[in-house]
Amino acid sequence: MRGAVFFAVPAVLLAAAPFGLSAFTLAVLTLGLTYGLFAYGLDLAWGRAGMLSIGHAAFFGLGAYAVALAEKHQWPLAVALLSALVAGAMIALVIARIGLASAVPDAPLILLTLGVGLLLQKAATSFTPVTGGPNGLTVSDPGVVTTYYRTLVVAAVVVGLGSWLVRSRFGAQLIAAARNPERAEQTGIDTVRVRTIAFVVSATVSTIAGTLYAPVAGLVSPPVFGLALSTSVLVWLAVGGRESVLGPFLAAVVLTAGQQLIGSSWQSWYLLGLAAVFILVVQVLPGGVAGAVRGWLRRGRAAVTLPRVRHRPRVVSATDEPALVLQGISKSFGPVRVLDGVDLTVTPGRCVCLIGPNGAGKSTLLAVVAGQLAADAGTLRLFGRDAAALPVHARVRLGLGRMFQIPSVIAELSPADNIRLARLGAPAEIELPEAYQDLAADDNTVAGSLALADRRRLELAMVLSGAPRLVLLDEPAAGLGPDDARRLVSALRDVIANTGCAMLVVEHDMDIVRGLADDVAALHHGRVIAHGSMDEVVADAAVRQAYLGAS
Ligand SMILES: Nc1ncnc2c1ncn2[C@@H]1O[C@H](COP(=O)(O)OP(=O)(O)OP(=O)(O)O)[C@@H](O)[C@H]1O
Repeated sequence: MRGAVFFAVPAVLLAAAPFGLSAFTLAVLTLGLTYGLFAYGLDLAWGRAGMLSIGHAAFFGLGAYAVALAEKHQWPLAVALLSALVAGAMIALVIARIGLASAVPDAPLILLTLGVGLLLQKAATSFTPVTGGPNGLTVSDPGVVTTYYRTLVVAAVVVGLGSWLVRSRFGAQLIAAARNPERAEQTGIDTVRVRTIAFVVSATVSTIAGTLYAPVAGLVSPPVFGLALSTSVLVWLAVGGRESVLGPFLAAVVLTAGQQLIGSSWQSWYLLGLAAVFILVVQVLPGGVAGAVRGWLRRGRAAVTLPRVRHRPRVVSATDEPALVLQGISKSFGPVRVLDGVDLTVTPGRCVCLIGPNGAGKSTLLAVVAGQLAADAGTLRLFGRDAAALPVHARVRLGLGRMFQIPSVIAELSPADNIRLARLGAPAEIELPEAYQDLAADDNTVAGSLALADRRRLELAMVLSGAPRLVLLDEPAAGLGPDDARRLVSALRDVIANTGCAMLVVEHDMDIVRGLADDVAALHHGRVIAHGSMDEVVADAAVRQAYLGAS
């Protein structure tokens, strides 16, 4: 209801604007709206997908030039617009793919977006017969009121579609993928795909904004691709606030009006003032104006909420095969062979604890099973399927769940939203054990503020909510007091008894191992040197030699 009022008031004011504003003011408002749509487009990349682009004017410029070129050369407008949209989307696709392939996507994203913008600016400057060179091309305006309403309607439709997208299942996946790709992959989300789509949509919206800009500006010249516009839109978005609709529009309109009214005669003072506002906002209101308002409205609660979307179970085929079969798994880091031909089988309903001295290769083995590291040699089968080449999220969709040594949850969401996220694509709706139900009902705190033991409980609740058939746990009791550790062991045994899922647990604490393990496998120098019951493994001479230091 409150959201509807939030949007209804500006919608009515905007619809009535031509009746109360002078032609000049209306033109400034129209320009502000095109810039607002541009900032809204950038928000899909920077705000929603966490992909910083400092050359987004490349896409805006493509749209503007499409309109100008069509008019100058009398090309069919629809073909020109479609070409610009397809070109922008293809460029964005390539940039996103290259950026997200890097362990630190920000650096390649910044360089590539910047590079493409400069390249297009150079092209627009050089091909004078086609583009008009440095002077650019003029674009006719059908009249200030017509242009205003056209801009308003297109912006409203684009924002409507964008809002639908961010409230959909895709939007929920994007929230997780942008904030914690590691945990998002562990809930079965293909984070590269989701963020790539967001970046392409962002570029498309910015291209559309550029097509609206051309008749408003009346002239399209090479700086439309330039760094000045790209940084301006970053400032509008930072000031207005990311992950918001009104914030970027409001900031773009106000700052564009400021630029038009003050900037022309007081250019350097205006720029100085803008820089001061930007620094102030970054320091004092890191979420921008919209972030500050949201924080005030949701005092104490998570500022980000997961859209409510229906649970759509994925189909997992039943099998009698073991949950996990490893044969001859090897992995080296440079010259160091960390895993050296590991053979291991984990069957449903059993918990295998992996023990071994520090540096034996236990965590590396879990990372290979989870898909975070690729083995150099050997076979890896999950539930009967060759899974060696599958990415993390695909293994999760087969039924793998994972807890990390340092609990990994979506810190900005409430505990309940974290669990809702984990349930989104689970093959079955799981009733969480009693001990976890408080978290599933907790919408009033932020997961990042939970104590370590509660974050660990939340992570386990998320893993269980995915209805896994094999759970990997890396030192699940690390950092827990004896009572919490006992509760954890009993909860894990209950899960195995109730769901029949298998577990592979790395653990140093022998009391925990005794309470948890059906079988124990001892790893030493990357090889399984003993596998059997706890008593058998502890009594094994090689294990005592390697692990316990006894003769
Ligand atoms: N990414 C990496 N690059 C280079 N070496 C690595 C990498 N990851 C692990 N290692 C090395 O591989 C060896 C095995 O590490 P791993 O963390 O798997 O052992 P672990 O048995 O889990 O040890 P711990 O019980 O101390 O956690 C160590 O010598 C470690 O330094």
